Amino acid sequence: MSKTSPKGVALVTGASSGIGAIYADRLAERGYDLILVARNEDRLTAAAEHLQAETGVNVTPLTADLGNHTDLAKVEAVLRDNPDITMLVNNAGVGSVASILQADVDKMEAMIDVNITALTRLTYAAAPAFVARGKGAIINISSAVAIAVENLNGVYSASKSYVLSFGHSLQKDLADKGVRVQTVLPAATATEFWDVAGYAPQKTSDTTMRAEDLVDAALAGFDAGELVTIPALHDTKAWTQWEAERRAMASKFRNPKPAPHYHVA
Ligand SMILES: NC(=O)C1=CN([C@@H]2O[C@H](COP(=O)(O)OP(=O)(O)OC[C@H]3O[C@@H](n4cnc5c(N)ncnc54)[C@H](OP(=O)(O)O)[C@@H]3O)[C@@H](O)[C@H]2O)C=CC1
Ligand SMILES: CC(=O)[C@H](N)C(=O)O
Repeated sequence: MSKTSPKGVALVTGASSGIGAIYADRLAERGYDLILVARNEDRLTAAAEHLQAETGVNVTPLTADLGNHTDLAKVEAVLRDNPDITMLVNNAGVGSVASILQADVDKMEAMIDVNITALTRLTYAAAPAFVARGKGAIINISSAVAIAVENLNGVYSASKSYVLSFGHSLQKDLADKGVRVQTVLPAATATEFWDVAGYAPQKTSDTTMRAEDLVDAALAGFDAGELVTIPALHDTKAWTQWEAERRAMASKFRNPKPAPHYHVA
């Protein structure tokens, strides 16, 4: 294996298909060496061989089920112990379109394991290592349904709201430590996500974005220093106003008494 790239190594979860596979492609083009994580070993190996041949970067497939504690611990250890890692893309995720009356609660728990627990534990492994080195970047893939929470399955939307909130908090904690955190909110994107989620026709809807366009816009937002990137939102003021109002409200909770309209004596 040749020397590590000056850009360092990017570890991308969910790199066997869809958005994660495009991140892998674009980051390889940018000169990052890669560690690609997902369950499907054949796909990871094929992607690694292809990207290595096309771009000359080092690509290591790392097969892991992020819903399995032992596998997750293996990826956490890589993030903690490999000093060449400069970027973590927390992209792996699963969704559903089922309502609470249709959905299986065990599947919901498995979704939380990947969308929330794995993303959290991988971030907790990477952040101190990046801080110790004085540099690093964490890109967390949330969703437009973090805001438009009624659109899909409630556990999925709430898991993506978690990613958005966690990102705000990480940005505060890591702001002066040389570590960047970007939260990306894709809207409907043409990937296998929709087959797994239970609504395949969304892939070909004329409101659905190509994964390539989504990732190119997200990386343009990263380059521009955005904290939150919402590629499908053309009315960018809608986000900045909402976010400014949220932050302004934060200073209004410090009252020892309930608001007068609750009529608590
Ligand atoms: N497509 C869309 O419309 C949108 C997607 N998103 C988010 O984008 C992210 C990527 O999804 P997308 O590319 O669309 O969908 P895909 O289904 O194409 O990709 C999901 C990726 O996650 C991996 N993955 C799923 N479960 C696990 C697991 N238990 N352990 C390890 N890897 C796992 C899959 O690999 P494998 O099966 O090999 O394990 C695959 O590589 C997700 O977080 C999703 O919530 C957000 C908004 C919109
Ligand atoms: C599947 C998603 O998360 C997406 N943001 C959507 O808007 O449908």
